Amino acid sequence: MMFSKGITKFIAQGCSDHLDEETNRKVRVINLFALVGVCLTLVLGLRAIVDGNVPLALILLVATALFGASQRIHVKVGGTMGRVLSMNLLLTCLMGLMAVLVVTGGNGNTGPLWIYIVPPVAMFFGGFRRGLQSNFGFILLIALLLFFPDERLLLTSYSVELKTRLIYSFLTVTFLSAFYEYSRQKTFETVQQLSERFEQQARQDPLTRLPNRRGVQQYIDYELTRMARSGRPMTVILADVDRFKAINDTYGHDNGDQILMRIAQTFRARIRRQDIVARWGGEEFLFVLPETPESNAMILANDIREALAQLPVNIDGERIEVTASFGVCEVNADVTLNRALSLADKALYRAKDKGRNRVCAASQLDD
Ligand SMILES: Nc1nc2c(ncn2[C@@H]2O[C@H](COP(=O)(O)OP(=O)(O)OP(=O)(O)O)[C@@H](O)[C@H]2O)c(=O)[nH]1
Repeated sequence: MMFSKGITKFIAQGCSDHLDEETNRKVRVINLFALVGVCLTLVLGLRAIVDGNVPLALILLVATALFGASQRIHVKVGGTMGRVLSMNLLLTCLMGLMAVLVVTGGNGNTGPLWIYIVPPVAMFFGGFRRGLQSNFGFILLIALLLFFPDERLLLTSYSVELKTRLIYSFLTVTFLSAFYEYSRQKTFETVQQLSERFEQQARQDPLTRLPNRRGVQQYIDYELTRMARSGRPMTVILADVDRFKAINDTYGHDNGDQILMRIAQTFRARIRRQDIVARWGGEEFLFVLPETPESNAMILANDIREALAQLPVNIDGERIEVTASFGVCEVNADVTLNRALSLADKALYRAKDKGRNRVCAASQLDD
């Protein structure tokens, strides 16, 4: 239990919530690969010592140190730089070991069989393009070792058939790995684009294209933090279209939708760049005005109200009048956002009570 917990912790070293899923996955594979590399080369290195094969033991123990170092590098250096260094060191170490196996022949001349580990690992660490480059570089080196005149770069001997088949089969595995990596990257990009689109759609009202409640919440959180720093108040305005049920009943739901779209356009056109207007509910809209006291927001709300009342809305050749009522409330050190929303709602219904098509401030509620 303790052991498996330790391994899990080791494999997660360097992962972070700030990194995307793909990068965290790479970090885990670096850790896992380094761990397997250290264990394998250490065991084989110790066995080589016992067998009295000092050169092999030396090579394997140097590899153990390099595998271990590559894991420490990305943890200590961190960032893209640390990860790239680690991956390059791991890959170089792996390729070096494979080249040694080819040169020496390994156990019973079966050493070259291990080179097929290289293509998938190179693709995973380097991605499609760099993976292909690394694999071609590696196979060129192997070809040089194998086909050097009189096998002078080898400590063993292979048949020509084995050498050529080794190169062909390595290239086949490289292309298959490249194809797999390419499809994986494309699928990953598509999934990422789709998830970004869904995320955006989840924050936007499909009819008016304004942010919905969820979308505006993010903006409000940001503005509240800014307000806490600057100490300047912001103001919220709730607007509700007047007698919209009657409009729907008279002109139909589709025309009602068109009118809501026109209203949204009008609202959006009247606010500053730093302000936001969102669809808060059916025919209800929320304006958030950063660094704006209630008095200034009242002026803006009246401006918007007038613009809407004068908006030419024609349905089936008939000009209809669309108005809205507004409730305004300042958010400041004494009034929290939730309190301000509730007061703005009360002010809005005061505006409705007073005959609609008007603006009412929360500060006037006691009047
Ligand atoms: N066409 C359309 N209508 C909607 C939409 N969302 C809400 N509504 C309608 O808006 C109307 C709101 O009606 P009420 O809440 O009774 O208020 P009202 O008729 O606007 O009257 P007051 O608010 O008192 O001025 C309802 O008939 C809803 O069906 C929408 O997306 N499209």
